Amino acid sequence: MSPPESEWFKVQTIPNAGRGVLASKRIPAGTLILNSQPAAAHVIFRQYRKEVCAFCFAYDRGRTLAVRENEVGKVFCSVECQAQWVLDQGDVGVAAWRELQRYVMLKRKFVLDFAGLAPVGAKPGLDVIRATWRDAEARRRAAMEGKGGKRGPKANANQSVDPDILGLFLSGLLYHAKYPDKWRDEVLCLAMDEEPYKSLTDLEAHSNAFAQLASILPAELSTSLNDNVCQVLTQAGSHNAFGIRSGSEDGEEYMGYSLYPAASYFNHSCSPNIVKKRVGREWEFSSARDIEVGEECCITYLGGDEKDLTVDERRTRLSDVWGFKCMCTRCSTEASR
Ligand SMILES: C[S@@+](CC[C@H](N)C(=O)[O-])C[C@H]1O[C@@H](n2cnc3c(N)ncnc32)[C@H](O)[C@@H]1O
Repeated sequence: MSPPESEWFKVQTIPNAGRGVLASKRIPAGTLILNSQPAAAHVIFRQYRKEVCAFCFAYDRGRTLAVRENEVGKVFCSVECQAQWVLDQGDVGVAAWRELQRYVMLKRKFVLDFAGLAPVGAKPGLDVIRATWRDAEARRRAAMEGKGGKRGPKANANQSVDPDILGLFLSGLLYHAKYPDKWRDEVLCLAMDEEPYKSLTDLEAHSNAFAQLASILPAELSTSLNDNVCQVLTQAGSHNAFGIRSGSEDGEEYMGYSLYPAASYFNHSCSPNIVKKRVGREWEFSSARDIEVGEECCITYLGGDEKDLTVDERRTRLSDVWGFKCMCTRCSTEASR
């Protein structure tokens, strides 16, 4: 397993913050030090499905985009993006998105907007998480082997359907099937949150989505689907997701999120020295000022709000959203005053 390599930095253990990115030589201001490459998995939330280009994530102030592919439930900003998307997904991928879209349409009265719901009940612990996924995997195996389980839209009848989780899982599964080496060397290398579910409902939504996907995927893909792939996507997403927003940095609309393994080693700082910029479906990371050898290269996870917040406010927000206590130099200095 391998973190990204670069002429500008190396990934190393940082006290109190896991691994981080350290400058291996002096980085002049304005230097591009990393391009994220395309995401290993992503989701455009269902409410934005007609407004965000499925290939380059372009958004035109809420307008429905011109090129629509209803069979797969996607829109594109141009025929070029549509063609690129088809190429990128391959025949199996396009067939899988078609099945998924058909399933969501058939089950539309069971579609719930979980994103808009407040978490219900306590955050599930490891034992409950393991038991729930074990059960979902057993149901999948039974269905595959024809032992009482069903395949197709009649399987998992009356279960709620969450198209956002289904979409995230399918995009990650396609990446897993297409790039097994990158999955092993990059995705499995990420920091994982072993308890990523906000509530029991959230856990069930994820395990149900896995079972539903397993019941509808084309045979070429369903054989490589297992609960581990979906669990990894959720565990890694919790610690490493990048928001897909309408602006290039942190605009107003939160339209989805994605997982970029190579870009997931930047820790947060409340006085960041790296700026990130979304360029289409990739991110670029550049030095905001001169950075000396051995200095940690950090982005902000607070989208610029860190400038106006107190140390307590910053730490509370990072703890609520990301689940960690900020140990950056600015917070450590201000907290010790
Ligand atoms: C995107 S990952 C960054 C890379 C991560 N440190 C690793 O080892 O893979 C985000 C996680 O890093 C840790 N982290 C990032 N910034 C931090 C900070 N300022 N203080 C403490 N922990 C931090 C938190 O555990 C957070 O959930």
